[in-house]
Amino acid sequence: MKDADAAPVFRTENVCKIYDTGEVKVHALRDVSVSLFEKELAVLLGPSGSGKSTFLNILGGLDHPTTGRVWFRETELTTANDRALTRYRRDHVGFVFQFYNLVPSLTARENVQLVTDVAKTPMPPAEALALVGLEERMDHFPAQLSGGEQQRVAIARAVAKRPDVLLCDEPTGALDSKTGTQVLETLKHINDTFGTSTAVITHNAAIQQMAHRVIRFQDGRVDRIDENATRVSPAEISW
Ligand SMILES: Nc1ncnc2c1ncn2[C@@H]1O[C@H](COP(=O)(O)OP(=O)(O)OP(=O)(O)O)[C@@H](O)[C@H]1O
Repeated sequence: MKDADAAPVFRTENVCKIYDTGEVKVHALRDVSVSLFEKELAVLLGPSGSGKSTFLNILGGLDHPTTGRVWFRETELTTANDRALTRYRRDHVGFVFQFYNLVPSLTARENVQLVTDVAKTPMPPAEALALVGLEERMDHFPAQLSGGEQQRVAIARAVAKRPDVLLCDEPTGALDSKTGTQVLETLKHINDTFGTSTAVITHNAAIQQMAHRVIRFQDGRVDRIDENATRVSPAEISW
């Protein structure tokens, strides 16, 4: 997807993040300068503690770098105040986390509706749930759904507000390979259908094959970026 004319959706310049816990300073990110492009699906790979989540949280406006600059399209996030960052998250970003964070007392449809009620131009909850293959399960509660189905509800919730970017932190981390594959197929489907720029963090190296580009983290740095000449769909990846 990185055509010669592809525009960056995110750009970072010398981003450093130091967690100062008093006794020790942890350098979570060291001089990360990288772009993610419009419409691409990027996989962020790297060992535990290499800085992937910190990086994704900064892109999503959930955390601030210690130094360095970050842009979402033309907007600099690093100079935005908390109110502007809240607006940015609400209007532009869909998050998917390892644990689905669904409200147990609400049905799948109602969980999605929590977001569509406050979004600017949402799709109807039923449409979002159909997109992730759960049209038959809309009125079920989370406890009546498998882990993979719950994660797909979480994806429907993230996508229903028609975000520009989808940031996914270990979306298959709690799932077996079969349900994990369904979740990854869902993310690919959304990227293919809407061109939603998508970043997926994983520990699982096999998953990199579904990406347009693979960004490898090591010790808080971007160690290497590879573009996949041929992509493999999640259903054909064995892991
Ligand atoms: N709130 C925090 N306070 C102190 N240190 C932190 C905090 N959050 C993250 N870290 C540290 O920053 C480093 C990078 O963490 P991060 O979670 O970004 O890595 P990761 O690559 O996403 O790891 P994992 O794959 O295990 O989630 C780690 O050493 C971690 O312990």
